[in-house]
Amino acid sequence: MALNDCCIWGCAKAPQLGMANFHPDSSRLSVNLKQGTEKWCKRECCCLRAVSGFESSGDADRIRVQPSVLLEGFHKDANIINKQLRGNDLCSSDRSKLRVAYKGLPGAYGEDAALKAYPNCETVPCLDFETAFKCVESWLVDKAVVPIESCIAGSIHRNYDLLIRHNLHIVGELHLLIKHCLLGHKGVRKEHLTSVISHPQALVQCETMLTDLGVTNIAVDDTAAAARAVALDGRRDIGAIASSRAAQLYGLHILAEAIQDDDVNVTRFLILARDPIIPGTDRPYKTSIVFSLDEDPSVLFRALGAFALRNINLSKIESRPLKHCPLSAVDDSKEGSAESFKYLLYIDFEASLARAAQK
Ligand SMILES: O=C(O)C(=O)C[C@]1(C(=O)O)C=C[C@@H](O)C=C1
Repeated sequence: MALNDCCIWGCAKAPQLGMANFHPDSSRLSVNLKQGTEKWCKRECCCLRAVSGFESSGDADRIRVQPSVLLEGFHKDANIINKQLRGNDLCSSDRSKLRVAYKGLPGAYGEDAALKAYPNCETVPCLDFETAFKCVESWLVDKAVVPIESCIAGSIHRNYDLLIRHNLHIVGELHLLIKHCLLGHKGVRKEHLTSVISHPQALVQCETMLTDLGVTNIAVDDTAAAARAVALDGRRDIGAIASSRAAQLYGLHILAEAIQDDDVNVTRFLILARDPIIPGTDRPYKTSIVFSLDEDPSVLFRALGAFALRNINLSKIESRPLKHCPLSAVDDSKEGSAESFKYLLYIDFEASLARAAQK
């Protein structure tokens, strides 16, 4: 793996701490920290993100670091986030504020969603969605805000799978209008670009413009990471798709605005918490359930009919593979059987569980 020019990032208050280079031959990492951050880094674990010049995915947890190196280790687990949060504390985090985890760097849409849901909250950036889930479970934060579907690009399957694996409750949802911008260095015109970096969902949402420009698409973990990669790299032929807030945060210029395929580009985010809300009948409620079905020709019809008979609107149906369900051995003569494909059905319906309890 060749991984160079990593950016070291720490807590929200000190997101960018310096640069690092990984030397595959010696498995060593050389680190150049920004002045003033060295002490902080020695005390707290930081996370590494590949921002440019990487050939493989460059996941931080795959880098083996010698113990002698300043930084202690790189894992995607809650302990590290714990340390990051303690880092936040060192940076005078206000403990009276609600803490809300989101995936990505400061300036990602997840952070916009967290601030829309809780305007005075302290937003806590996480390496990935699973870390955001774990942070809530382990009481490191109060809530997590994660995207579940885009009206242009569709469902975010990873979060459907994580909902099943973690013991959290959906306590709310919000719709965020996403206005993507094409970002680049000062003086660059969009016609100068040869590559554009962004989150895969954002690349899909702006497919028409990207095809017209004839650029190479490069996928990274989140839109803010894309903006920061372009800012740090310095190459003038690479652009990023991200928000106008990310442009401001990372000192980039907006080359084009509202570049998504469809003016109406909404992403639905879920708000997750350790405790459920008590459903009432005072206002419209939505309920999410997940189940699997036995094999029977009429079983899906009957399951959905239960809602139709009660005049309950279904707002979303999603199916995901039932993982950890051993695949039946299939010999070639049978060409695969239905047994090999079992599903979980996720249904959102527009009714409160309190209503069911009244019946
Ligand atoms: O990359 C980001 O900024 C995110 O918050 C992630 C994400 C997503 O996962 O769908 C959120 C909203 C946009 O649809 C694009 C990307």
